[in-house]
This record gives sequence, structure tokens and C-alpha cells, in this order.
Amino acid sequence: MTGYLQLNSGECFQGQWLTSAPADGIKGEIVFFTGMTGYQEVLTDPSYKDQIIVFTYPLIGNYGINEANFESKKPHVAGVIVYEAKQTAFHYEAQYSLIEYLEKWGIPMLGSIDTRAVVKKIRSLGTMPAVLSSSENKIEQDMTLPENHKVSKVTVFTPEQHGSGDQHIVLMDFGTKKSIVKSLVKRGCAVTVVPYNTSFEEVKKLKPDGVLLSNGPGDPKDLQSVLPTVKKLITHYPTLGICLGHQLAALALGANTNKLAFGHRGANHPVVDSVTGKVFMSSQNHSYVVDTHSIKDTGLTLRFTNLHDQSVEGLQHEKYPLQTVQFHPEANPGPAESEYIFDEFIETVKANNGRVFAYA
Ligand SMILES: NC(=O)CC[C@H](N)C(=O)O
Repeated sequence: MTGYLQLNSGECFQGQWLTSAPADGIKGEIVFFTGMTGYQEVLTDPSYKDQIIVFTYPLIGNYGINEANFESKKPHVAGVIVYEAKQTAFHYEAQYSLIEYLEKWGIPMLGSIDTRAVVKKIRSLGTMPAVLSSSENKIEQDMTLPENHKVSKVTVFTPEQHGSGDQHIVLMDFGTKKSIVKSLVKRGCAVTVVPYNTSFEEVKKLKPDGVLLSNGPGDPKDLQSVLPTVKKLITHYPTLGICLGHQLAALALGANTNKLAFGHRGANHPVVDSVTGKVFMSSQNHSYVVDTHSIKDTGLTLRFTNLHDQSVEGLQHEKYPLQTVQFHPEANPGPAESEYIFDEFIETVKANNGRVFAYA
């Protein structure tokens, strides 16, 4: 059955539904992911909440969907665009085909789309609102995306415990990926995942040895209400910020964030670490970046830089034991070369030895 993708810039692409067609048009910000594999992790990463995702690799779904690689309990994307998707999964661990999985969750997937042409538009005009619908004529004129608080839709409602060990990490959940929790648990940490709006006093009662600010969807500036708490956490506990968590740490300390034209979403973004002098490939999924110039006079120092566009990939602080990264050290999808960020964090936490410091 024929379906259409219409971009806010006016172009309309005709394709074929690979799942049931959505009853009404599906609206979302259109973004593209360049990795060849890892679609299961992308679909279930809460940072993609309500976005329409274009997979640039031309054949998606070969190995199906398994039980091991979910990044959260369900898919969060609004819709999926591919050139071709496999009807049947070819992998011994596959539980569903990609099509069955999306069908189960009511997420529409449109195939036979010239994804290269779509990506070229997004690359030149930037990410934009888009609509998926079944009728060319029914396409909506009003492409404005509704204002919604995405983080409150993907955070846990009550604290959750994972793992056990001597180091207790409180994970502020702005839409965390399971791989972040796993990365801490496998290093012998007890992790308490708490709702994104948990107060400093509540976190303190949990007696953390360290705090992790998670990834998550949307514009970091929509989360002004949590910035005072984020600042207090950074000034009292060893802290690691990942992606949205990195952006929130920067905002809380007085730096600024901007929106990139079309973001970084893929599994092979080169980043240089100014401490080791080494370059590694990183897994990325973000639209916003910390403005390089804005870190001046904040006490923040630049540690990681993106080698494609020189954008900020990670920060430290002159005084506080803070490390932030724009990329994903937990990988999934993508290379695990930057996992050492977790090792460093645990070392910092251990060296701090449970001390609750309070910097002025
Ligand atoms: N993966 C993330 O945490 C993304 C952060 C933020 N929502 C952005 O798009 O920049």
C-alpha cells in the first residue's frame, strides 16, 4: 500500500508501507542515523522520543530483534523510513522480525523511499518537521510540532535498584539507556535510577558515592527547572554526564547550548581526547551541542573534540570531579572504544571515598 513522507520544506516522497498504515498522519522531527547495524538499539533509545528516523543503510532488519539488545522497554520513535526492510529475520537469537516488532508497537515503517535523497535534503536544510501519511492529498499544512515535555514521558516514575557493590551511583534518569546501567553494574556498582526531577535532598538521602546524569530526548534548555539540582549535585558528588546529561551540566555551570543543523547520529564519529592524545570512533545521537565559546569563565575545560566539525564532545571542571561526554561511552549501537570513561569515573568515585564535598 502506498504511503507518503512529506517534509516541512515541501518535498513529498512516495513509498510503500511495510507495516500497517497509520490511521492518521504521524508527525515528528525527521533525523537520520548512518550506522549499518544497531537499529534495535536506536529504536529503543529514549533519546529518539517522537522523532521520525531515516536509516541510511539500504537494507535494515536482516538479523531481526532479539531479547538482549533493548535499550528500554519499548520503541520511542514516531516512525521509521527505510529503503528496504527484511520480512524475515536471519539470526539464531531473533525473537521477531523488525516488521513484526514495529507492528506490535504500532510504529509505522515506510519503505521504498529514496533515503539518499531524503538525507541530502536534511543535510542541506537541517532537521525539520515531517509527516507520514497514506494520502498525498491528506497531507497536513500545519507542520508545527506540538510542544511536549519528552523527558517526563521516558523517565522512571519511582526509584529502581540495579546491581550491588561498594560504590553506590545515583543515576538521574532523563531517558537513560539500559547500557548505561549495565556499564555501571558490570563494574561492581549498586545503581539507583531516580526520576529526572528528584530533588538534591532526596538524592542526598540515598547516600550516593557518585552521580550520573543520563542521556535523554529534546532540547536541554527545556529542562531549566532541574539546573539548580544538577549544579548542586556536581558541587557535592563526583559526577559523570552523558549526552543530555553533559549538556545539562554545561548549562547548570553557566555555559550555553545550540542546535546543530542536522545533528550527529551514527556509529563512527571520530573524537579526540586531549588528555591521551588519542582519536577513537564514537557512537552518537544528538542535535544539540555545547557552544565552545560559552565555556569561557565557567571553570569548565574542553577535553574531547569532534574531528568532523570541531564541536565540543566532552568537558571537565577546574575544581569539581566532573566529566561530561557528548558521545556514548556505553556504545550500543557502535564501538565501545570509549568505555574507559566509565573506568575513570569509578576510579574518581573510589578515590573520593564517599566524601560529600561542598564547593563554594
Ligand atoms: N542522546 C541524547 O542524550 C541526546 C541529547 C539531546 N536530546 C540532543 O538531541 O542533543
